[in-house]
Amino acid sequence: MSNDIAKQKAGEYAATLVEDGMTIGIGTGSTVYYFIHTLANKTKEGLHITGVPTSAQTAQLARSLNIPLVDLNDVAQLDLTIDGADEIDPSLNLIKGGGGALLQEKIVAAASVQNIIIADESKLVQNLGKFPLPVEVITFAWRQTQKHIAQLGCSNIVLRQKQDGIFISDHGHYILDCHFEQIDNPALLQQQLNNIPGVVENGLFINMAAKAIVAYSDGSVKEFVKP
Ligand SMILES: O=C[C@H](O)[C@H](O)[C@H](O)COP(=O)(O)O
Repeated sequence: MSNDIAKQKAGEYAATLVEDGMTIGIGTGSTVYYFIHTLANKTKEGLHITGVPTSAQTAQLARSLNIPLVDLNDVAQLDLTIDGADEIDPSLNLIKGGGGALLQEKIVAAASVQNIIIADESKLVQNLGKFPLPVEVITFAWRQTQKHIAQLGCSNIVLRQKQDGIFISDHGHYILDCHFEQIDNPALLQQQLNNIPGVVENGLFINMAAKAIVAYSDGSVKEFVKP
């Protein structure tokens, strides 16, 4: 089974957890893509939900499929958020932001009663850090910010690029992809990063996910609950 079919399985499974009347956070990425399509079919069949998108890309896709969206300022809290991840450790701590949506994703996750992650099995790791940790930074003097991040033990930090220049996040910032290789204390690193002037947010999601739905190459789907 290809990764894409596994992603689709995870996305479809997650859509079965959405109940009528819910306000849900809608994540970003290639796995969530399948969730959004399944959700759109369900709303066409009569399921009533309201969504809060975690990125401009998700907002555009959801709108094109007629999923009703609401501004996060206009709701007290979200019942559930379904989102993807770049790495998932055994405690369900995550690295997110491979698509650059980490800031809005973290705000939406923090507003949500329950966060469920969907992924294919390639995202499961023993230790976070092989996937370069995305850190969203203010564009002003970003090299200074980079220097402070390097002092936390990261010697390989790459300013994210896109085809025609520097990648700019939905909120107008740069992303520094930080190759830590192995993160021994993700909770501490998250705090240290966010204490650096110029850092807007980082892609470590600690104690946020309640459950991960992981699809395997043999076609099975497994739920991991936060220990
Ligand atoms: O910024 C992007 C998000 O954090 C994604 O949820 C994450 O990168 C996983 O994306 P995908 O399902 O495409 O691997």
